[in-house]
Amino acid sequence: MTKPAKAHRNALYAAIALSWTADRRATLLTFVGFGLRPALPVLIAYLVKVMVDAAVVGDTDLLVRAALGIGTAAALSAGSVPYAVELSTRMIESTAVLVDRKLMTLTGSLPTVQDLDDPEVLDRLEVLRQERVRLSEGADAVALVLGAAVRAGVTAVVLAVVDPFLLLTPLLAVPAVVAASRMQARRTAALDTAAADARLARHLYEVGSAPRWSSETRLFGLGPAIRRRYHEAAERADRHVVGALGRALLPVTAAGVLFAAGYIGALLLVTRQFAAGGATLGEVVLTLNLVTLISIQVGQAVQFLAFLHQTVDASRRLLSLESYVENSVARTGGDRSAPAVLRYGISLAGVGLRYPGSGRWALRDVSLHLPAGSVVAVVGVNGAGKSSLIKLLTGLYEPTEGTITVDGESLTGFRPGAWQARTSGCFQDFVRPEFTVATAVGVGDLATADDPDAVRAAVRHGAADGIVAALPDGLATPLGSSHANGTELSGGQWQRLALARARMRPSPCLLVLDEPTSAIDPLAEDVTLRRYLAAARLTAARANGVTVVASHRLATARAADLVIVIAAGAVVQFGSHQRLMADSDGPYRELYERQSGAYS
Ligand SMILES: Nc1ncnc2c1ncn2[C@@H]1O[C@H](COP(=O)(O)OP(=O)(O)OP(=O)(O)O)[C@@H](O)[C@H]1O
Repeated sequence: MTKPAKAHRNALYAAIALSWTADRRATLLTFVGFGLRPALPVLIAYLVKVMVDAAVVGDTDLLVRAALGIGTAAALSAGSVPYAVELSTRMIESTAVLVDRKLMTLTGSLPTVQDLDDPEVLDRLEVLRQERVRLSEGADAVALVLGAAVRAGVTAVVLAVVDPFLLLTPLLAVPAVVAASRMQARRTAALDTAAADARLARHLYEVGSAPRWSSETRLFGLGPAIRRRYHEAAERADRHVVGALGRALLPVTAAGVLFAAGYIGALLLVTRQFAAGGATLGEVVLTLNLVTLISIQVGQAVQFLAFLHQTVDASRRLLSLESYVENSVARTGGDRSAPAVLRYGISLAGVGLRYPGSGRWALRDVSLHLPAGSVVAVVGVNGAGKSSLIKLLTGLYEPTEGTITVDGESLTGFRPGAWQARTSGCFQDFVRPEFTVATAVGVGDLATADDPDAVRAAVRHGAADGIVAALPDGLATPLGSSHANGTELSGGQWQRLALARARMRPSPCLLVLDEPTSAIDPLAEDVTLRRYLAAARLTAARANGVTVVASHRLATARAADLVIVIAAGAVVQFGSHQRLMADSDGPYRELYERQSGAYS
């Protein structure tokens, strides 16, 4: 078997396996129902022939039996429809849930967050997101095509009984089916070309419709401009697909004309045979019925095959994403455990980072040693590279060049997820999980998430106790509009919960805080951060961990043991606050004095 054919077959099996895993009973019954039911109209057409011939020769007994047969087949065909539809709906719905879970698992299994910044990976995910309904309907499509094949086979047998020459009629449908299949192949290729525009259109749709954007979009009167841009992006994406389909229209039309000619030919053939006495009236009626059925069947077969083609394509994309994730995991993961306690610290040697798809270095030539047990502040202007450094330290991003070592062991040598399990933190774009307060904080450490004492301690350390005390049900208060009685929090309140969440892990080797007080009011900011860092030092002492905090507030830097000053992706100063202040021409001192002046 050739490679593409094998890949095609694997994708087909994988699509069926999805529904089989999701709901075996519904999948099996859908196959039986959709696979066999289509034979019934052919059986009815044959029994009509028997009835007509029995009427012509006056065989009442046969006529009655044929009529009873028609009634039974018609009742079976019509009566089974609601069951068949219900079963296939059930199968599709449970497969959809499985597909969503699979996509979530795959995205979550990517060993680095970097992959999710890669436009190529994002395009793949976008097409899969668009086509994921096809995956849910995979077994349904296969069952429909199977039914169409069963019906074609039975029709061919019956036609051959009347006149073998009539077998040409179903064969004339082959070009139509091939042309439709080519058209689908073009659609598949066009989806890849259209992915970037489709992604932009989806982003604009979110900006134009999500409640969290609505204040700004309304204030600036952006609605019409966003809608226009959305329309343009969606139209560009659509144009790729429509253009590809348009080019396939000619062969599809030619194949349709060929089939129509054959259809007329078959009717003329059997009518002439009847006139010459070579066929019974029942056979003429049967041929008329069957040829009409075939024309409907060809339309359906083309539709079902298109459906199957889209399913196989979506399944192929899913398999390819699965192997991409597998390869990434195999490539990145080592087999060593991360340390429980730091001895020496974290070192960076010649580290550089270039984001996927970007020609610019976000960080370059960074060589530093962060001693175990230290609190390190990272300062610099917007876009200097502070968050990039933090992302690298967590191992969620891999350096493009250079190495990061923990107690002398390279980060890439740890088992996937091992270093992250020894890390905690609060990021700039912290999550706002709409759970109860206890769960929203507790998920910072799944091992102790259900321990109310651990959650309460984290809330206290995150300086969120005042917020929680003011909520109607304290820690049990559901958060956000996903709940009927959910409480909405302000940005600063959410950030304090994020800080509390970062305190759930009892003894991380690395605690990262990226602008941890950006949404907190200036009066509370300093107090919150100092209290937080003091508490962090205590927990850090258990594992001799490093705390890294990126902040624009240089008062934070003063409280740290070491300060990293970054400018345009390079470390321009590194040392204690006192040492950096002693350098009267250094950028840190200038920054510090300008900020002190601005705040006073
Ligand atoms: N996901 C990304 N893809 C491509 N480039 C990025 C990405 N994130 C950041 N950059 C680029 O990397 C550089 C450093 O960004 P970074 O977020 O590290 O700066 P920062 O010092 O944390 O800034 P801020 O103070 O504004 O948070 C910037 O030039 C930015 O444009």
